[in-house]
Amino acid sequence: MTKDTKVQADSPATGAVALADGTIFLGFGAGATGTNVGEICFNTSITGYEEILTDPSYASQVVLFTFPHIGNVGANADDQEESSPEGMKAARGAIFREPITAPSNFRSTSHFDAWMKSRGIIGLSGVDTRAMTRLIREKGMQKVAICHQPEGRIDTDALVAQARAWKGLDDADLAADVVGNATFENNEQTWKAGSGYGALEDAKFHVVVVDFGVKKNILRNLASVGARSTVVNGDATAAEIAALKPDGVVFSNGPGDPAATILRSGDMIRDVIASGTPILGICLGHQLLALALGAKTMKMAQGHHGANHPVRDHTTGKVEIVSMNHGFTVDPSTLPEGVEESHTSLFDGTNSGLSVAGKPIISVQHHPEASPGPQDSFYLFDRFAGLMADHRG
Ligand SMILES: NC(=O)CC[C@H](N)C(=O)O
Repeated sequence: MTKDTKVQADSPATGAVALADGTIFLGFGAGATGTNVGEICFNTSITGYEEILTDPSYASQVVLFTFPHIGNVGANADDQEESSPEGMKAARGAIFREPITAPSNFRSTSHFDAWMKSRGIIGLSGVDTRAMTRLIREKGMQKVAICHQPEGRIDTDALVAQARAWKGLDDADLAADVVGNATFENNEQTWKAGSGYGALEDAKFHVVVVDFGVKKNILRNLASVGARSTVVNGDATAAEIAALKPDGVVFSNGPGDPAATILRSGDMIRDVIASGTPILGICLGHQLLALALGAKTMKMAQGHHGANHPVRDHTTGKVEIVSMNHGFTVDPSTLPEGVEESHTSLFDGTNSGLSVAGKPIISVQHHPEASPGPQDSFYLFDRFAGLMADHRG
């Protein structure tokens, strides 16, 4: 169905998305019924819809898939990226060009439609996703309301009003909402065809992962380079972290505005930096590290959401194709003395990593754990393991 601002009484529409600028797209509802509000972003990945929709970093967002066929590999429990039940509060909506494809894959345990319903994700198909993507490119990521309403007339005015009334992502510390309180451990390694997930037996390192919405594949990649992890809530203090005697500390990915989350985690991060323990920051963790070091972050117009982004690693000069999911970015002009840009996006020159002179600290804006996406950046976990080995001496 096409873009329309008037709903005919006899419209077959069972779903719609209303943008805060007043644009309405009518289509066919899928997944959960009802209405959700969030910020719309487009994701250009051609695989990995389940990992995307279960990445807690997408909390309060509605994901528009530019790839038209979604649902062909169904859904399964292994591909869910959230690490705790709270992480299920990830994406609020998903938009596709075509109706959901029937599952055809040996790993599938449920139909994608039923799976979305079970997680409260509202789906919408039959919309012009190219037009919607162009709109976001022109006007930036916007507040939206998405509805799936099988019966009756859709009140599009009310939807626009709901989109406009939502407070948005700016200044929102959403990381607190998607993380459980319980500390937990991980020894599970990355998935391999034939053998599935291996288990780390003789750990070489112990890493404390500070959880702001951590993706499972970060923990699995750590295990694959010999590091067992203990995952602690983002409210942990530096003393609590030190008491676990870690060889390294990871600040995880997560949703929301880093400038809001730093207000409660800044002291802890600065104390961990001062302790000299090796640090790896990923996405939100990278942004928080930059803020703690004195740099600034800012909102992007359309953000980076996809699995085909080229990034240059300044350490080796090599270009890697990476997975990205961020709507905020570190302003490289604000990096203080001694903090250097280690990686740069080749799409738009934005910052994609930093290192700190004389300290065992690395961090990246992109997702070295992939899930979904290319595995070019797995080397960063080895680099982190190298920092931990050197630090131990
Ligand atoms: N994936 C992430 O950790 C996202 C970080 C942050 N919420 C952003 O959108 O920029």
